[in-house]
Amino acid sequence: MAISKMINIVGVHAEGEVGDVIVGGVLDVPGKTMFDKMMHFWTKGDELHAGFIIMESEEYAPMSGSNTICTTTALLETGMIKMEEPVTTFNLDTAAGLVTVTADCKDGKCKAVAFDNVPSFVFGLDYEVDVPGLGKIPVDIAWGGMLYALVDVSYTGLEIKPENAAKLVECGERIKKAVQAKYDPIHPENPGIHGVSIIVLTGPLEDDIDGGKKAINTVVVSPGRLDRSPCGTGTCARMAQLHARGLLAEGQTFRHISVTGTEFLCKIRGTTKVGDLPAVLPTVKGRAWITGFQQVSLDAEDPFPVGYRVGDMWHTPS
Ligand SMILES: O=C(O)[C@H]1NCC[C@@H]1O
Repeated sequence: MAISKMINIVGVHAEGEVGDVIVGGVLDVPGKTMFDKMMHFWTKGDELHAGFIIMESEEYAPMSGSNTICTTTALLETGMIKMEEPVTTFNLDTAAGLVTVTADCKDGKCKAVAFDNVPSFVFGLDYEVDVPGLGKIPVDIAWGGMLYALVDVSYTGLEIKPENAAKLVECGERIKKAVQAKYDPIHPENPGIHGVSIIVLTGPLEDDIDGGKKAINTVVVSPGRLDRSPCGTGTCARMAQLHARGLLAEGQTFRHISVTGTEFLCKIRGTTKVGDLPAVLPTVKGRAWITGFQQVSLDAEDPFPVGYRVGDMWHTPS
């Protein structure tokens, strides 16, 4: 989609003098006071860096890969960030830290987005959890921008296929509760981030073309759905786990495949440490498409101003 700028305006006039009031479509302007903000426009122009906060159904996620790709595509294709062809690079600020995005752009379209995620690392491998119905199974716990438990899908007795989605979700939520009851990992640099909130069910690791590796996976997002994408933060946790197990080397490509058959192309671009823990620097590349422009409103008389839950697809609230 080739829209070079999209700003939301409420058109108003006061005694005949028009004042178009901009109410959306402009990024936050740096500066403590309104004077500082005005001077920022005067001196630096209105090209701004963006930040975003991720709202999942049940939590605010510090970082999200699919949402990073969606946000980058929306910012570029609506002109909120100026698109440069063939490549546009900028930083996105997230609650997990700064993420650099590199977008391949052609004819006004953002074709693909690669993001350099925050350092990702393993808290521990082969923790044992007793999951009702599955028995004692090993799980790995890793950070990839969200805090994951990774479980070999074979322990569920299920294959990663769309027709198994409801059963995979149900197993994943059961595993999550068992992990949460026994372990409370704390991010070494931000104690505000702790506890496993999301599950990767991992498929077998296979050789890919050009010496790379590939695998299918599915991520169970609470309160109960499968990620339709290969899951960016889950992919980073998976790369940290594979690296810790000596199964994925720095620079080697990793093609991660989702339950819907879509793919992220990834690699570890280096290593580092987070606190005392060895960490990898993961890069993930994927694509996004704009599907619509919406305005959401709330009727002042709506009896459900903050929504409601019924325990069918959303399970019973705990
Ligand atoms: O790609 C990701 O990281 C996300 N997808 C949905 C759940 C995660 O936030």
